Amino acid sequence: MDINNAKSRVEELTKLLNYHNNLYYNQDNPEIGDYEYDKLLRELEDLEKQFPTLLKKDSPTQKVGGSAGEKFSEVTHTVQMMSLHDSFSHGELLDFDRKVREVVQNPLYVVEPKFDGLSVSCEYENGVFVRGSTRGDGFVGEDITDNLITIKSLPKRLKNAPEYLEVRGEVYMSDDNFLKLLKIQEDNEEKPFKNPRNAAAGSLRQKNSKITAQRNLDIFVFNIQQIRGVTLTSHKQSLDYLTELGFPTAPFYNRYDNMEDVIEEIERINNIRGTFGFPIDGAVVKVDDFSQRELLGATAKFPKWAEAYKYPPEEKETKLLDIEINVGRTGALTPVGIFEPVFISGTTVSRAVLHNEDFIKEKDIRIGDTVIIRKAGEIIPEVVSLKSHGENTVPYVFPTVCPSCGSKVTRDGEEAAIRCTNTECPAQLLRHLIHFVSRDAMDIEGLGPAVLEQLVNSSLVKSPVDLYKLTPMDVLGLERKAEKSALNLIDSIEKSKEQELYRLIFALGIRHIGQKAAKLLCDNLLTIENIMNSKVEDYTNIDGFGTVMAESIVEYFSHEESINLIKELKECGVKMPPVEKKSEEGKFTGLTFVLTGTLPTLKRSEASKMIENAGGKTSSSVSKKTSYVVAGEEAGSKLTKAQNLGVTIITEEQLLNMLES
Ligand SMILES: NC(=O)c1ccc[n+]([C@@H]2O[C@H](COP(=O)([O-])OP(=O)(O)OC[C@H]3O[C@@H](n4cnc5c(N)ncnc54)[C@H](O)[C@@H]3O)[C@@H](O)[C@H]2O)c1
Ligand SMILES: [Zn+2]
Repeated sequence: MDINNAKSRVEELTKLLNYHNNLYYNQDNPEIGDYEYDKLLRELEDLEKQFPTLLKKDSPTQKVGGSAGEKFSEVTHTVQMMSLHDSFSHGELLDFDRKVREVVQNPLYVVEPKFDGLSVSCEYENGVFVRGSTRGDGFVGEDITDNLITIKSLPKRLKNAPEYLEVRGEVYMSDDNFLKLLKIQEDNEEKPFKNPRNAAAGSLRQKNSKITAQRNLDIFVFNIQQIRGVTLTSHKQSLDYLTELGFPTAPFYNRYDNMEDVIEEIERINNIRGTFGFPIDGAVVKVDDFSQRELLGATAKFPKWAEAYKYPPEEKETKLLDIEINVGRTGALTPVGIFEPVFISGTTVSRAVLHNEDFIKEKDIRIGDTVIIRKAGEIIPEVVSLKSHGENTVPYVFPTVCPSCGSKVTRDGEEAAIRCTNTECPAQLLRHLIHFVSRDAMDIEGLGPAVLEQLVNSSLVKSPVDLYKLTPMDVLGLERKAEKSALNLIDSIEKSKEQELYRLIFALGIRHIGQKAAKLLCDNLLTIENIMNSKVEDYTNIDGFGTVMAESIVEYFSHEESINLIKELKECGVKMPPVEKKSEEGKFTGLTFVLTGTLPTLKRSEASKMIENAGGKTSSSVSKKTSYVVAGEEAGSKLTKAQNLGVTIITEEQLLNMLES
């Protein structure tokens, strides 16, 4: 490659990497896999090495992580939180070993799993947890103390603690908790997180620590950044010490005196990585001895005494035996591949999503073919590609009728999904009923999927209204229903008539209206009549309500069936109680504040808390709906925007006066 070609490729890669960095670090919503990303970064690194004049100071190869956002106040790290250099092959590990041995003699290496989550620092004064922060760009991170407090596995008080201690750890979401969260997001029709690492990052960087608490995050602590009062000389010793203090540390960290054993250990971890229950994306090799580390030093971005080894996503070949079509609540037909069972990333897999018709067509995947599957984000199995066609296989033809009810299916313009158009489709009805009675919706106990299926199959229930017409005799007629449980069931159906209005709105299963949106609707519009009869603008005026949601709700209530459903539910005694405007109004109820710049005395988190305690809301962006912008020193674009929009701008002092008056 000549320098001109190299230059344009460097520019291209820089743009691309910055684009993916933003999606990954600031929006917790990556478009490509980490392994793919790492490869792009490596390509840039190699070009910069080959053509040193092309290396720019702000190249993605020179920077760590994201930037501290505006949501939290800043924490300056006394000890820089560095990144790690990556290896992708055994040869590169041998290079690392060689470079280490050029500087120090007889190094011992510790090998540990590389947890895939979010890097944090936690500080303890006399054994008390006082502050926690994100890595940010390595120098300045975000204060997330309140959110870290919600993590049960992080000790808040240490016994026999040193005077001062700063540890570094990785906050992660366990496989189990990730799968639970996906289920909840699916029920609420929220956009699901792509993998456990994004779920952990998105959960930890929440303004409201109550949300963080619900996400059940965990932590592994893997390093001592600073310590006063105790002297340690090696990594292994410090991990043992951290374990003794009560920190969750890696379940194994072994020490070796040669690279061959290190590589063997790395491969051992790779082979069993799916069985851990927590996500990892590699292994880390570290020089054990602290005085040797000092001799080795660091670059601007990473220490020279450690090396990460990144595992490629595990892929396996298997035979596609069949394609099943599932019909969802909104009628979407989803193809699911059935395979000869294979063991991959720790579990045996025999089903995987095939996404949609286009996917199957593009890859020309046919029943009887050999395909390659992997676990996306190491958890959910998916088909990556076709390996080879089987003998006499024929292209797969997507059904033109619903496999459940036989009605015609349609595909709307751009949409990839194919839907069953029959509003009374039993498969859709069943999914719909399961949602209607679920815990976050009408919460009808004892009405599980199996019972609902029988009710649907016996035509006793054709819509949610029919649930309220069931008699004990109807229920007793079902398989395996004892008298007592039949009565209990009727009783809990009866009780659900009193449920709060937002539960009913959520239960209706309107597209894009999750539980949170349902609550917003009720808190702002108060009655079912208002909710049914408002215009798009009325909905979009609600803070937190977007156009897509507004249009979806208008669409829903434009159908006669929807109006009849509400009417009939009412006739059956479902109360739909109007929401009462909260009587204990705070001084700031109904007001929205935006904080910007550095305030003279208060941290932003403190100011937000004061506003919220007085019933006000805080938002991170200025709009016409903003009541006040509280501006401190070095306020930037938000201040300009407020001035342009004519939003009232106040100082911290004025804010405090308003609170006191
Ligand atoms: N998919 C995308 O679009 C995209 C975009 C940007 C970054 N990324 C990913 O983000 C990561 C970027 O980089 P990074 O700078 O954080 O590097 P990194 O994640 O590869 O390595 C450094 C991190 O490893 C963590 N770690 C976990 N276990 C550890 C252990 N036992 N010892 C030491 N450290 C441990 C530390 O918290 C440290 O911050 C890469 O995995 C990259 O693929 C992906
Ligand atoms: Zn159907």
